[in-house]
Amino acid sequence: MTYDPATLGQFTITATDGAARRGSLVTAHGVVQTPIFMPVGTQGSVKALAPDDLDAAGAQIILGNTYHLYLRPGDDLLARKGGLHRFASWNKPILTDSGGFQVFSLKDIRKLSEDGVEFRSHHDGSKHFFSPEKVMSIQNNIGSDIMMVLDECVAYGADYDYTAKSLELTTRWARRCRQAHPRHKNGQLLFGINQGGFFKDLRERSLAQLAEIDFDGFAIGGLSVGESIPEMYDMLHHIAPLMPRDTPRYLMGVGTPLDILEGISAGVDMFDCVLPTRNARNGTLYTSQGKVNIRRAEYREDDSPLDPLCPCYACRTFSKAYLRHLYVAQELLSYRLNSLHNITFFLTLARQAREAIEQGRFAALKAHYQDVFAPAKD
Ligand SMILES: CNc1nc2c(CC[C@H]3O[C@@H](OC)[C@H](OC)[C@@H]3O)c3nc(N)[nH]c(=O)c3cc2[nH]1
Ligand SMILES: [Zn+2]
Repeated sequence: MTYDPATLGQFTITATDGAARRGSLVTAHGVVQTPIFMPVGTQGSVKALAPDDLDAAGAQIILGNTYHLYLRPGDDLLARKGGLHRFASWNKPILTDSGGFQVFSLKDIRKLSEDGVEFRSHHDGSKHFFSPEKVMSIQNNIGSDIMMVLDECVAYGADYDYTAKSLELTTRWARRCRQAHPRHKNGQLLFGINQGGFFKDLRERSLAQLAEIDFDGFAIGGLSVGESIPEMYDMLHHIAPLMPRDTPRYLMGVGTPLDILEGISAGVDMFDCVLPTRNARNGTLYTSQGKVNIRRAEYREDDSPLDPLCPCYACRTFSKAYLRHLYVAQELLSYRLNSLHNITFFLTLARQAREAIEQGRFAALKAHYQDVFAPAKD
């Protein structure tokens, strides 16, 4: 890849509308327009979709996951194959999460220490150890454009003392990650991850500590971990405006269309979530008229497209009746068409948000979708 070291990592805000920001981030594999939705490709593929589908849907950047790729196919193999971009034939930006979340969700099979975390593979039970340095070297081998530090995502409901201790460890790990990955080495950016659970003072402490380290961006971790929507929004609106203004803000693992619009209104720039592809596989489709459960009998003879306003191949080519048939018949094509549509919907939502911020009408866009996705009035 060829990039200009002078502009690498540059984040430029070109418009604002309230706290919402319209910007762009320079990475080694291209410029990312924000606010942005990032399709999740945990094992190096966005499930059921190929790079040309993602291109057609307007994807600018996808996610990979250190934990999964380290276990299979192995970061050493990826290095031998020239990195994940070449291996997966995806020549646009990739962000890799550190695996912190995965390892900490493997509750009973992991041991935490100052040096890192020991865990057992969910494939074969073999023992492994992630230190901050190890996680940096894995992401170097993957070759992602944006790397995440190793952090502890504390469980929802963790008490104050545990959360306070944990954020200090996460900060010490963040410093070690920075030490292990010199600024922009191999053209790879590095983001810090804010923790502190649902305690506002601890969130501010974590942020103050991380802001002293030279990161290219900052993520909000530890949300969307089982808390209620009001709890998530309350913390989001508290911490996002306190994050550095001139670097990207990334809300990890979030979320529904309304969560993403809420995050943008709080000043967040980047989002990732498995919802579009995961819900595609269970027939829950997001459309400009609201959610559609394609398996419902009412669509059995429905000749209309899934979403008349959607430009995707599924909506241009097939009827609801056919999409419902594929789902009920458990045809593999159902996964592909439903995933293509849902990913297109989330990417279109992000594009509409970018345009609305440029034109000073973001609040109206958010209100419109709050109507579209309002819980069904029974
Ligand atoms: C869903 N809610 C949620 N996701 C979260 C993720 C990404 C999960 C990662 O797992 C894979 O998706 C399942 C993705 O990996 C590509 C994603 O990045 C987090 N990652 C880190 N490092 N720290 C966190 O505090 C954290 C919190 C989350 N909350
Ligand atoms: Zn569509």
